[in-house]
Amino acid sequence: MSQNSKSQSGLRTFQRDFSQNVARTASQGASPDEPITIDWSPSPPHPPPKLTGPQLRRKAIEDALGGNTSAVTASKASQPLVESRTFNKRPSDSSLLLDDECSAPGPKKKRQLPPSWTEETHERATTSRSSSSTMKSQIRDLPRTSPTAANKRPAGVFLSQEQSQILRLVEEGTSVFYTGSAGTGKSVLLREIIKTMKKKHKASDAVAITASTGNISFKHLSMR
Ligand SMILES: Nc1ncnc2c1ncn2[C@@H]1O[C@H](COP(=O)(O)OP(=O)(O)OP(=O)(O)O)[C@@H](O)[C@H]1O
Repeated sequence: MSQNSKSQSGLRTFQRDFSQNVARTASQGASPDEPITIDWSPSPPHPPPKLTGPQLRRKAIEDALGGNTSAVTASKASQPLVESRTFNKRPSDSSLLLDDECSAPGPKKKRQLPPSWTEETHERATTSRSSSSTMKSQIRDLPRTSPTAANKRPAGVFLSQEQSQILRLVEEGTSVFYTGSAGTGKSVLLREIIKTMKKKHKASDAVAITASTGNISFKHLSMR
C-alpha cells in the first residue's frame, strides 16, 4: 500500500524555485520524489537587433548567395553599396548616389523647333501676331454709336414680280383688284402704289385714299 501513496497515473508534483533560477528536470537525473525546478527567466528574451537598410540588403544578398560570401562580405563590408545603384534607376536613398549625380544639373535643353521652321516663318508669325493685336485695339477704339433715326428706318422694299406687275398696271391707269392670302404683301404693295402716285401727281389733292373707315385710310395707309 506504500506504493499506492505514489501517483498511479504517473503524474508528479513539482515546485518552482524562484530563488536559484536553476533548471533540474527528471531527464537530468532528478529523482521522482524530489521537486523539479523549472528555468524561469525573469525577463523575455532580447529581440533580434534591428538592421538598417544597407545591412538588410547585404543580408538579403548573403542569404541569396549562400554561405560562401562571408569572405567577400568581410572584405567589402567597409565599402559603400554604390554598385547597386547601377541596377536602380531611381534610388530612394540619397546615400546611394554618386558625387557626380548629386552635383548641379547639366546644361538646359534647347527648345526643339520643327525642321520646317525658318527665320522667314518666325518673321511671318511675329507680324501676324502684331497685326491682329493692332486690329483688336482699333476695334476697341471705335466710337460706340447709338441707334439714330436713319438706323431705325426699315430696310427698303423690293417688290416681288407680282407686286411690280400690279404697280405697273396702276401707273398705266388700269383699274385693278388684287387679293391674296394673309401676309402675302397686299398692304406693302398698296403703300408703294400711293407713294408712286403721289410722286407722279404732285398736287396735294391729286391722290385720294379711300377705305371702309377713315381711320384705316389715314393711319394705316396714307400716313405711313
Ligand atoms: N416686297 C416686299 N419686300 C419686303 N417685305 C415685304 C414685301 N412684301 C411683304 N413684305 C412683308 O411681309 C409682311 C406681310 O406684309 P403685308 O402686311 O403687306 O401682308 P398683307 O397681305 O397685307 O397681310 P394681311 O392680309 O394679313 O393684312 C410684312 O412684314 C411686310 O413687311
